Amino acid sequence: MSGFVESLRLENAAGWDGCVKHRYVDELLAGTISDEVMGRYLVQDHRFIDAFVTLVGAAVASADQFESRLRLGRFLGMVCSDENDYFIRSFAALGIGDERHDIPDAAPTAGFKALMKEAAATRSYAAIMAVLNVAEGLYLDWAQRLDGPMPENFIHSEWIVLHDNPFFVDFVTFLKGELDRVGPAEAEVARDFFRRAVDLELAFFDAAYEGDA
Ligand SMILES: Cc1ncc(C[n+]2csc(CCO)c2C)c(N)n1
Repeated sequence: MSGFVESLRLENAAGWDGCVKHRYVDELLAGTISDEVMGRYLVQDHRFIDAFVTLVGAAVASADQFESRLRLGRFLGMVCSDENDYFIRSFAALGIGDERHDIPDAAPTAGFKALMKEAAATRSYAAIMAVLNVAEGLYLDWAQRLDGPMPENFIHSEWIVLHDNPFFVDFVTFLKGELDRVGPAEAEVARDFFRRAVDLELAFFDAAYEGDA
């Protein structure tokens, strides 16, 4: 397949594959990831989701057509309901209480929050689509690597299913189409945000294994 998004993916193949084949993904799909690593990851990722919701809100505001706004709005509803619920249930199951609010942002979390804020502030639909294509496309790619049995622990299985289900597959296809449509007119801006997002995704997975994150 050729196209703008495909070219960005190829330019960032090393970082993209580094995420999809990351130790975090291997251990999650195998159901062997430790509670400590998964808990550390989820505490940071819940912060990411907060900024992410802001970014999707900016996408709703900057989209150039009603049909796109509707798709983004439906997706935003899912993240704010089902996905947020998953975090709350997982924190309870892992015994992670309110003390999680005292844990500082790891460097990649802070970096991602800044990148998403910056993309939202550009009010450029192309810049926002570049970040969303990485954040969503990359998660679909790793989730689709599952070829063994689904892990039994709901914290693992639901996290996989959230990123590989028909609604999500369809949404990632939509995001690709949007960036292929609006990206070429703002190619350098889109390329820059895409590359920085891939680098941060890799650092985000790495941070889950750094004890003092
Ligand atoms: C660092 C980081 N990057 C990307 C995602 C992926 N993601 C964020 S919200 C959402 C919507 C559907 O689950 C998806 C796929 C993540 N969780 N954490």
